[in-house]
Amino acid sequence: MKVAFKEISKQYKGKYALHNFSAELERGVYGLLGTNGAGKTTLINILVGILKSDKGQVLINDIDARKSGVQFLSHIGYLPQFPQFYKNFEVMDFLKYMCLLKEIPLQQGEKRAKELLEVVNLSSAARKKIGALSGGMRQRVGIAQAMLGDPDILILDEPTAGLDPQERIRFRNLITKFSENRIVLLATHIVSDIEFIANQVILLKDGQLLKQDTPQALMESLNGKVWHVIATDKTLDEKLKRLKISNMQRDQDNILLRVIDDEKPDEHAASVQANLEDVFLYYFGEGEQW
Ligand SMILES: Nc1ncnc2c1ncn2[C@@H]1O[C@H](COP(=O)(O)OP(=O)(O)OP(=O)(O)O)[C@@H](O)[C@H]1O
Repeated sequence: MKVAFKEISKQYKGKYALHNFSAELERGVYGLLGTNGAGKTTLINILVGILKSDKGQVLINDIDARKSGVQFLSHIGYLPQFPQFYKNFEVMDFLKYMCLLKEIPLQQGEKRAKELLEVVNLSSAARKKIGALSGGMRQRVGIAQAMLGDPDILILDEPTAGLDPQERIRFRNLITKFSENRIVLLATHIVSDIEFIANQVILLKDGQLLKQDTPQALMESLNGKVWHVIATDKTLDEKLKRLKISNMQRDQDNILLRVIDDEKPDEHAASVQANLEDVFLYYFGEGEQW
């Protein structure tokens, strides 16, 4: 499977939501990372055919997705950012209904639905009404329905919204397993959702592709730009005004600052290894106000 975005642009009222965006996806987990309003949902909506781009093409296995009609949708599983459910549906009935829409033979679909409820830890809720579930449980129903039919391309828009830490971990493991021989595109502004599972990270800023690379390479590109600086209560204000800070930790008398800077920010600053949060702050942070 291969998905290629070719110079996609989309404007709303004269303002670009996406501007000449190009990227290629082959198998693996792709983290689409950007701040609020970066254009992630717009890109996904164009990919799944909900939205038309003003310019550019989406190619799936080198075929224009729009020209291949609804047929290409059989390859796609999709969890929207704000999934809507019929609240009176029981969970299992909803999944069976989704099997019908996806043209999955019912017997096979029901078996898979049961397995998926198990993996998203919702077996005991199979006969509960969706309206009676918590937000995180509903989100997991959404994840299960997206995986029904074992699509070649799984697209998840902010999938961990409302999940507690344990369920986030379960979700990450599930995606890693599922991604074998498939494409998973996961849009988020939460770095930890993708830090450990993405094979590639796509950084999207103001509708434009900033970078596409492995998490490792992105972190290495920040070598010599992440520092530990020690502040005291007296010197803290001055440092907070002057420096781009990704973390602060108090340690008895001192405060350890994690600083992003192209130059050594302080005489005693020590260079440290970057993590993906540092990468995010380096490219997206406008200088925090404290
Ligand atoms: N229907 C619309 N009408 C007008 N402007 C829109 C519309 N949809 C999106 N936009 C604008 O397009 C830009 C990109 O929005 P988009 O929802 O794609 O961003 P996002 O990266 O998904 O953000 P978030 O993380 O907040 O969901 C934003 O400036 C947004 O205000």
